[in-house]
Amino acid sequence: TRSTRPQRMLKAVQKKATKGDPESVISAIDYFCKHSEWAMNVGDEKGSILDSVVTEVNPSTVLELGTYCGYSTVRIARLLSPGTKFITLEFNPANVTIARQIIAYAGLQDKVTVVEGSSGDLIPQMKERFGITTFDFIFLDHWKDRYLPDIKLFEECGLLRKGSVLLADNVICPGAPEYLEYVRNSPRYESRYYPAHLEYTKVEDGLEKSVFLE
Ligand SMILES: Cc1ccc(Cc2cc(O)c(O)c(C(=O)NC/C=C/[C@H]3O[C@@H](n4cnc5c(N)ncnc54)[C@H](O)[C@@H]3O)c2)cc1
Ligand SMILES: [Mg+2]
Repeated sequence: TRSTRPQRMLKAVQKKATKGDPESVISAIDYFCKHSEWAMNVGDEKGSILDSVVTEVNPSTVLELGTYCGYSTVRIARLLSPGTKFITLEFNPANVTIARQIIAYAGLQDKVTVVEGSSGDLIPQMKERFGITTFDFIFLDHWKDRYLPDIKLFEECGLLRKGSVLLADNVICPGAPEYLEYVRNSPRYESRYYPAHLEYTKVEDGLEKSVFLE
């Protein structure tokens, strides 16, 4: 049977990148997406903004929603200090399998735990299963209609602290209008928009950074 796009992306990494070198894995995926097949990785332009926010926050606890193939997982994990707790959630088992192989090829398997399941089920389990009290940094890049219910779940589960930073991909394209309206109008968040483009295209998109205030 025909291979899947994530499988072809993994093959491109194994062919083009250097084992244990995260930069070469990132470049190999960006090359694949620019010259072979577009895929919904955060990409190089928005990825640089992600890098700068992660570096600025220098988090001790990190959560990513929507691992997909692990591109942003590699981008984040390569910047983290030793001892940082990094969890990424992915409910498609086929994507979990590919992501784990791409993360391992980059040599970052000890930096991050890929957990199979849906954010709605797993967020309430963060404390008991992973001993997390609060997250310093959260990257949202899963189904866009889950951004708002999941940020409310973070609040209900007491997983945010004063200064927690949430960074959301695709707030323009595909768009997350209800999420944007919430974080921009809620007195509990300080929000800022980083304009960019939909990965590997000239279509407008951007990232929204929201800091929890209380
Ligand atoms: C109209 C249109 C279409 C597509 C685009 C292009 C475009 C550009 C982008 O950067 C995009 O991020 C997206 C996008 O749709 N991303 C959704 C990403 C899902 C991944 O996350 C997984 N997942 C989804 N919900 C959950 C969940 N609750 N718990 C755990 N994992 C979840 C899925 O299993 C996938 O692995 C699309 C632009 C415009
Ligand atoms: Mg995205």
